Amino acid sequence: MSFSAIVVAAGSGSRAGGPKQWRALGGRPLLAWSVGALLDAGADEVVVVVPGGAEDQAAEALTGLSGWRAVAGGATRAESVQAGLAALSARDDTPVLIHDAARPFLTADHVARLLDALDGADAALLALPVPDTLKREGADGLVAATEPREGLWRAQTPQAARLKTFRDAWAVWPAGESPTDDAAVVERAGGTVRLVPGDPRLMKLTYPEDFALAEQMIARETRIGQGYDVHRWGPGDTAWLCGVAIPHDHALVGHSDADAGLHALTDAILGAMGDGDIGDHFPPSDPRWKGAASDQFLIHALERMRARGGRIVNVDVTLICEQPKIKPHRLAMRERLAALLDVPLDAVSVKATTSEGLGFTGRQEGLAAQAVVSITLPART
Ligand SMILES: Nc1ccn([C@@H]2O[C@H](COP(=O)(O)OP(=O)(O)OP(=O)(O)O)[C@@H](O)[C@H]2O)c(=O)n1
Ligand SMILES: C[C@](O)(CO)[C@H](O)COP(=O)(O)O
Repeated sequence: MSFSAIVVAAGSGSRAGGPKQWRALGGRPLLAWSVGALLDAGADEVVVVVPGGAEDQAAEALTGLSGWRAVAGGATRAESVQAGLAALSARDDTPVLIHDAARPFLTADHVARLLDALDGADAALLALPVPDTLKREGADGLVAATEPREGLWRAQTPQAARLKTFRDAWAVWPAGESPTDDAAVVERAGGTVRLVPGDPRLMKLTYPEDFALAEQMIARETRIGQGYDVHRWGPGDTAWLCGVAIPHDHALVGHSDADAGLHALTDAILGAMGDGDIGDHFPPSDPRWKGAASDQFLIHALERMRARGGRIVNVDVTLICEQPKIKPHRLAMRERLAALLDVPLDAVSVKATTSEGLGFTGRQEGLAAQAVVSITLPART
């Protein structure tokens, strides 16, 4: 069924500690979840209501999505809804879904069930029956009464009606009053409103802890990446390995500080994301990286991973060399990597092996490093 949608995202997020519509959830701005879901569900037109002047911010948050446009909202949710209704260009009989940007886990199934419910009712909303006993608060935090919960539902969004139904209902809404949802406006105008069983996953992210819970609710997939790097031994008195300076009678030679351990680990993270390799991001031909500390390469890969909502599970680095002996420095290396990766120490392994005098590592011409990393990313839908 053809439909239009309004996503209200003009709030200030005062209870969440600041504007939440732009905040990342699973590596994507909160706003993009709802707008993307409505477009995926087949919305012909999506009007996104944002704070006045935040249209560019909306465009940035919705990069990659098309079929939406932004309008400025008002001081209350109800005013923002009215701004959205005024901006819609759909026909009078087009079903319109009004949805809170603060409810990210909307699916095409929710949309379909709501649209079906408009057959035989003027409006419909997703809602959940109240499962708990209800207490009315009296003075001093004491219970004044226990209220019956039978027949009580908690309203969620989306809420739906045909465009003319919403506009006509608003036309008779008493001036000076502000409804807390959209179905109430149709209800007050005498329309019929159908309750459609909602979904606990459609919870509204209101407080900071709701974001933590929502992060846990996102399906994630595990990725593996591996990296390998070699550097030649040359003159010097310090070898940088896994972010630690090791006194030695040679130094590793390279365009940067030649920390093969960090290079292999950086490549492993980029590999897990299918995001090229260290040379793509930091070309050896670029003078900016001459003598550079390699932790910045790792930090860059981590930032790219976190921008996609990624998290490190564990890393395992193997250094292959006859000298220097790694064992005395192993704990320092693990601690340095754990700090850079922001993971517990037991998620970081650094191992070393000789190659029994064989090959270029055995002849002490160079040192090789291998790294394997496991990360999780929000699952592709
Ligand atoms: N003037 C407003 C107020 C709210 N909303 C939107 O209405 C939805 C539900 O509101 P709520 O969770 O209360 O969001 P905020 O108003 O941002 O939060 P708070 O009340 O904590 O400030 C949100 O998507 C919010 O952006 C809106 O479009 N315009
Ligand atoms: C519309 C709504 O999401 C239904 O539960 C809710 O009333 C909006 O919440 P707010 O905190 O009052 O903006």
